[in-house]
Amino acid sequence: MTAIISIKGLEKTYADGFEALKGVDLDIHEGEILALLGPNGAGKTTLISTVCGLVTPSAGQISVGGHDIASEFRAARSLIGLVPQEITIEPFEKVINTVRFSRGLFGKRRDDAHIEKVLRSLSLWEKRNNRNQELSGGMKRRVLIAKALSHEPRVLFLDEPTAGVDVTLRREMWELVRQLRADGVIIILTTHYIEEAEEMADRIGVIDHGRLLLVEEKQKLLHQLGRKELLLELAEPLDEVPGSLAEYDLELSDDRLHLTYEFDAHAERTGMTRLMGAISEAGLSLKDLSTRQSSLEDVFLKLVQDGRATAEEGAE
Ligand SMILES: Nc1ncnc2c1ncn2[C@@H]1O[C@H](COP(=O)(O)OP(=O)(O)OP(=O)(O)O)[C@@H](O)[C@H]1O
Repeated sequence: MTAIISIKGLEKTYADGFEALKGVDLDIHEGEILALLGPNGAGKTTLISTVCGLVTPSAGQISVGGHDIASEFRAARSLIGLVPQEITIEPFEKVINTVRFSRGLFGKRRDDAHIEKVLRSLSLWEKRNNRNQELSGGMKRRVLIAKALSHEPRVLFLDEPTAGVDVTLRREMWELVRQLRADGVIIILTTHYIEEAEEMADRIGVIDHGRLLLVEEKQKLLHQLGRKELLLELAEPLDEVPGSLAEYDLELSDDRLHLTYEFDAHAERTGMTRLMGAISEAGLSLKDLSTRQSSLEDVFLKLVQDGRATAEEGAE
């Protein structure tokens, strides 16, 4: 797959000595929606800002469409649209002028047909002659997107597009992002909503403490997540798992009243029926049983915890 954006060994240490990015390598491909998932302060905005040339990296290389962001800034930047997290639009300006002006900033000639197309696709055409301050919060966010699309970028960065947005608007935003992708725009969005990454992304990158802990196809990730757990509640506490059940790799809880069996929900045979037979043969009686499927949230939390543990070990 062709990489439209290539990031290698990216580091950022701010003036106060804080290391916000600690060596990030990432390729972003044609036609994809990549979600960068990470907790507050993980480095998501810093990463986006360096790619957009708003923050100067301390080390590493970034190229966009084959143009180096440092030595060929204009060419690289013209391929990118950025929708910032905070609403930054001139309150007294008319919507249409705001968007036209953004296009002009990129040195593109006036193109009313394109501006109309963008405003219509964002359901802002009716409001084009309103001043920005007369718009609702959701509409203001859409003006930010219109600005970012005004110069026909190939890649659109959306920094937490749905932070603080209600459920309906969030769904609308997801629909819009899908539409943009269908129009051929490559999308990179940051979010701390796991649901958003799960809903939208083709690939998911997990970032924490300035490190990219994982980048994976969402489907693959969800497949790996297809691990299910069968939780067996015992009628009597058990001292240890009987040897006859060794092959099932059961985990006994600290209260000795629960056994956990992990299996692949996608597998043809889960081994559950055999396990139940073996349990009864071993003379164990069960009070209850339930199953539980690991979610993206479990994986995310585990990755972040493991990542932090590794970083701490490294620091010792
Ligand atoms: N100009 C700056 N000077 C010093 N530290 C900074 C600066 N900008 C950001 N940081 C620090 O870098 C870290 C990463 O910040 P960043 O905004 O990239 O995180 P984020 O993942 O986007 O977080 P959020 O989800 O809260 O927006 C934070 O600890 C932040 O305080």
